[in-house]
Amino acid sequence: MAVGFRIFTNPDGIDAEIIEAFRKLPGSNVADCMGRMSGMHSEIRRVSKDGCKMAGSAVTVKVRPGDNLMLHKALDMAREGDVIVVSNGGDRSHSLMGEIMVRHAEFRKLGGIVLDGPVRDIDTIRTLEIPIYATGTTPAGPYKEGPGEINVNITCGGVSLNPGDLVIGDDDGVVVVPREDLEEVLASALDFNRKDQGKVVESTAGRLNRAWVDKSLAEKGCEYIDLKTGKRLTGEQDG
Ligand SMILES: O=C([O-])CC(=O)C(=O)O
Repeated sequence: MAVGFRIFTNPDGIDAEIIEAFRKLPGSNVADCMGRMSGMHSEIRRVSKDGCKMAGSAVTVKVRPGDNLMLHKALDMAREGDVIVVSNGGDRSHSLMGEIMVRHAEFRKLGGIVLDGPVRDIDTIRTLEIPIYATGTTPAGPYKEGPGEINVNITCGGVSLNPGDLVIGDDDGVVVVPREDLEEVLASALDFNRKDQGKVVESTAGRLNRAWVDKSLAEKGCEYIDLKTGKRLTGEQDG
């Protein structure tokens, strides 16, 4: 077997109803319901038009750093609504796609693309509604030699994911939900979101209970020192 140069086909899909329910939720609420550890790091930014919500089943691609042969293949293999997620070995020196590939992804009605690397042709990409996430831009183009793999476990933006996991994205960034946890995370994220909206109302009106901050500092033994006198104080202090 050509380990390192393989394409696995036919990953399980995700129920359309589950995908649509997640699409309506803020990614931050979903990530908070998974120990706050499943959000991709801040280098993975939306580079296409703001405001479009992404949700779809992952097609995972591991490319040789700076090479997009396997990404070209994944663009042809992915099903309507799928989200292609690419691991690029940390390379930032070569773009992994440009307008021609993005237009092809749009034509094939893919759900979005997440790249652990840069894009080019940003003038056009920033105007398009298909969700594209990347680490930045460079005019330097990709090589097309391989090797690489499709539909294997990868890490992108600091998060490990498998083919068929759910990938969601909004203007904050990208979150991965493992397929075996979908129903549990959806139930808790719906509940979390209801409570979060209540907190926003309270916070806007200046009624949010902040007592937990001083309680937590006291429990952790935080000290207060008067800047003018150098005197150490105990207990809760303002200013
Ligand atoms: O060279 C490539 O494969 C990527 C590219 O520029 C494009 O998609 O426009």
